[in-house]
Formats: sequence, structure tokens, C-alpha cells
Amino acid sequence: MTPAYLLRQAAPYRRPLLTIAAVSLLTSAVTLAIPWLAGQLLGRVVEGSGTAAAAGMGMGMGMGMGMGMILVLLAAALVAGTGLTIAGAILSAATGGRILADLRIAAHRHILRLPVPFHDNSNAGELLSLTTFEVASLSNFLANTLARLPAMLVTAAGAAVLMFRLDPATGLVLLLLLPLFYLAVKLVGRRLRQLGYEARDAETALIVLAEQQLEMMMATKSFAQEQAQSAAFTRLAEASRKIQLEQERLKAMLGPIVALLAGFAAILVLLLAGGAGEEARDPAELFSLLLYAALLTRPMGSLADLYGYTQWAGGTLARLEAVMAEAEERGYDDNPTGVRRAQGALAFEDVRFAYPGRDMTLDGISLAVAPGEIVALTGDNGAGKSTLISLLLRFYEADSGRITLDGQDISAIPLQHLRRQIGLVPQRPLLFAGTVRENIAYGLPDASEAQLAAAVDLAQARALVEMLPQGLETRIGDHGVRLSGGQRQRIALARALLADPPVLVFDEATSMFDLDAEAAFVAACKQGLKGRTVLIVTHRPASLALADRIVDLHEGRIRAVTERHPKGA
Ligand SMILES: Nc1ncnc2c1ncn2[C@@H]1O[C@H](COP(=O)(O)OP(=O)(O)OP(=O)(O)O)[C@@H](O)[C@H]1O
Repeated sequence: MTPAYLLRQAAPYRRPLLTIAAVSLLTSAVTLAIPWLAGQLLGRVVEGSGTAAAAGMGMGMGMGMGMGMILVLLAAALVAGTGLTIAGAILSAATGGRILADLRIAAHRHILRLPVPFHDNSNAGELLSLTTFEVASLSNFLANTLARLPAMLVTAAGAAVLMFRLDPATGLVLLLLLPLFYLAVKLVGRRLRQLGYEARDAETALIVLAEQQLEMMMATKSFAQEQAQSAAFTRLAEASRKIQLEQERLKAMLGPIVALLAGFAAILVLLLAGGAGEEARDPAELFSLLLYAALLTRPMGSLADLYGYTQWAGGTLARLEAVMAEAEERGYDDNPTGVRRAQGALAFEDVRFAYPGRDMTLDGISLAVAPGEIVALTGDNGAGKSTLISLLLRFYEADSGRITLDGQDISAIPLQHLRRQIGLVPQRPLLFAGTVRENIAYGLPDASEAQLAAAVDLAQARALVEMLPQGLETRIGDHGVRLSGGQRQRIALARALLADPPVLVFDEATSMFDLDAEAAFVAACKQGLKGRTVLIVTHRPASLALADRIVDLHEGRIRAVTERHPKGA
């Protein structure tokens, strides 16, 4: 983490952060006044009311001040201190909340726009942990700790200076003690930082594992791996607990130990200031001195905490900075309205592509598809069919060659404009735990009933919807668990058909359909998809029968092309 990055993150909140700093500075001014006023009060109590013995602080303010006045001032200081503390806490919470929400929204928005290769190589659980608990602790740090630093420093410095003025010998003792405090804080702070890193990593590992285990639930059950998975989770949960316990132990010790040191310092102060045969000490002064010594201990403890937190926040900031520095997908258009409907002519021109660190997956693919043509892509597992589709949608960028839509290089078309021309039904239907209607309308949330009905009919999903207990309003569970494989495919198909895009891409979209349903789909497509350009990745004869041309891929090259219905026939 660079300080510049931290400052950039804090910049939009300059005003509320400065307000918090101002309120806490005022709080510390009031806090500093209280021991002095309390000392004055004690002086009056000891010496009898209103005799105005020399306060001896060299400030002259207490001179001649009546006891009533002191009482009023003390009460006012206590009330003001309370009010300011409450205001500071509320302000900090509000600002912390704002920073948290903004950071989360920005990080999440950015993650949504990061390219597919980034997501291929990152862990969903880690991104989840970054945008949830890590960002939360960062906002807490900025609003609660960093903003209060000036006040902490001022309180500590103010108390030290006032003590020095009350009694130079005490000041000297303090000066001698300071390196000791510093050392304690530094030593404990360093360990706290390390523990902070470890605690964060342990929590992240726990989230990653929990997410993965929930995803793998059925595999866990079918292979009877509950105990092993539970043991794995237990190990991580225990590791996290131990780290946090050590953290808390250190934190629990730090404050009281610093206070103990301060306690000894106070005794020393008493001995030094109170006697050694010199003239008798004014009890008021002595009392103030003691209170200031006590005041010093709190900021010292907080500074130690702050040190640990800063290191911790640094780790989170570094991770956030790394994710935010990743380049977004090229060609984002923030307002993709007025997308002109394409004719649907596709051309792959000598396209080559290799996944990072892998052999060539597509090795010179050239293929032209006329508007309205239906082309089937077939070939062995791993031949590169899905990869070709991924390049068309610009999930990945070709290494060489180019792909055009209506003659225009797709890399020059704004990303959303391109993707909205293409209806993709992926190999694995991606459904979420909403209703059937919400799932179908995912790509076109304001679709009309008529549009919805047409898409349901074409996807052969009418009988399915009618058989479900609440029809379109039936909830289908995580990933559509309450549906069969073929039923899920029908919902995914209806989703792609709903927007009626000029280009449709079916990647094994009917692989789980029964034979009758597939035949019905093929027949419906022949009618319903007229004029649409369709790419079908398939091994199934019925789907192949739909095609005008069959392109057979083998090891990233086109092995054979079979014309089934000559164009224009
Ligand atoms: N995200 C990825 N990162 C690295 N390699 C990948 C990735 N996706 C696919 N591959 C590899 O690229 C090759 C082509 O995969 P692709 O999914 O395009 O094949 P396919 O022809 O669609 O196969 P199938 O018929 O099995 O669906 C395979 O060897 C695969 O291992």
C-alpha cells in the first residue's frame, strides 16, 4: 500500500473526516481542562471555600475564581465532553458506513467489469471476502482510528506539556519513560500486525472453503465425504480462532501494561513532586498532576492499537489496490441504449488463440456465416468449439486474425452492443434462486407477457411451466436445483430467445432434451428462427439436422465442412 493510495481513498471523505478530527480535538481540549478544573476544585475544598490560594500552574486562570464558578465550569466541561464524545461516535459511524458502502460498491462494480481471464484465475471466495469483511474493517479503520489520531496525539502531548509546566521534574521523568512506552508499543504492535495478516488470511480461507463446500454439496453427499469436509472446515475454523485468541490476548495485555507503567510513573511523580524536603506541594496541583498522568496512559494504549490497525488496513488496502488496478474489459459503454440491430453476418478470418500457458486451441479458423444461416459446429471434446464461441462474445481476445459482425471488426464494437446482438445458451445453464419468470427475464427484465410466452413456447418450456406448482412464479432454488437437467436447459433457452437477438448461439443447449422434445425444438426453430443467424455446438443428430452447414473441428482446425441445405435453397 502506498500512502498516496490511502490518501486517494480518503480524499472524497475529507470533509466528514476533518469534522471528526475537529470534534475529537475539541473533545481532547475539554478532556485536558477537566483535570485542571478538578484540581482547582480540590484546592478550594481543602483550603476552605473561595480563598483562592495560588493555583500555582503559572497560568493565572484559577486565581480568584470562586468555587461556584469552578463548579459551573467543571460541570460544563463534563457535559460538553459527553456531548462531543457522543457526536464524535455518531459522526464516525456515519462516515464509516458511507466509506464502507462506497468502497464495496466501487469494488463490486469493478469486479463485474473485469475480463473473463481475470475471473478464470481468481477465487470467488477471496473476492467475496474482500468486498465484505475486509472492506468493512478498512472503513472502520479510516473513520474510527485514523480520524481520531490527531486528538489522541493532542491529548497525549497536551497532558505532557501541562505536566511539564506544573512540575519540570515530572516532565523529565516522563521524557525518560517515553522510550519505554515506545518500545512496548512497537514490539506488541509488530506482533499485532503479523497476527492481523494471519487472522485475515485465516478468515478468507474459511470463506473460500465454505463457499466451495456448499457448491459441492451433492458430491459431498454422494461420495459420503461429510466427515472429511467437516474436519477440513473444523481445522480452518480452529486455526482462525487461535489466531484471534492470540490477537485478543495481546490487545488485552497491552492497555493494562501501559497503564501499569503509567501507574508507576504516577507514584514517581508523587514522590518527586510531593516532597524531598522542599516547600510543601499544593494539593490541587498534585491532584491535577495525577489526573494528567492518568490521561496520558489512554492515548498511549490507543496509539499502540492504531499501530496494529494501520498495518492490518495496509494489507487490505494492498489487496484492494491490486484488484482495482486490474484493467476492465475493453470497450465498455456505460449507457448501451439505441443498439442498432445487426443483420447477423459473421466471419472468422484466420483466427488463432491459445489460453495463457496452453497449446494453441484455435489454429487458423476461417469461417463465414451468412445472415439467417444455421451452422452446426461439431467435433471431439476439447476441439475448441466453445472457445470459438467465447471469442465471438469477446470473453477472450483472439491472438491473431479477426472476427467480424456485419463486416465490422468485433473489437471495434462497444462490448454491450456486441453482446446484446448475441443470445448465448451456454453448455451449463446458469440459473439463480429466483422464480422461473425472473430467470427467463434475466437479460430483458421489462419483457412483456407476450414476449415471455413466445420464448417459453419456442424453448419447448410450455408444458414445464404449466406443470410447476406456481407456474412462472415457481421458485427454482440455487442454480435451479429444483428442476431436472433438461428443464434447466429449457429455462436457459427461453432466456436467450426472449430478447430475440439477430444471432443465437446454442452450446450443447439441448444435450439433455429427450428425443421428442429435441425434435419438437428443431421443428419449432425452423419456423421461429427464420432470419436469425444460428451457431449450434452439438453432437446430437437432431440438432445437426437443423443446420444448413456442419463444420467439423479437430484440434483447433476445421477438418471438414458439410453443406446440407445449399444457401438460398
Ligand atoms: N478457461 C480456460 N483456460 C485454459 N484452458 C481452457 C479454458 N477453457 C478451455 N480450455 C482448454 O481449451 C481446449 C478447448 O476447449 P473447448 O471448451 O473450446 O472445447 P470444446 O470443443 O467445446 O469441447 P467439448 O465438446 O468437450 O465441450 C481444451 O483443451 C480445454 O482444456
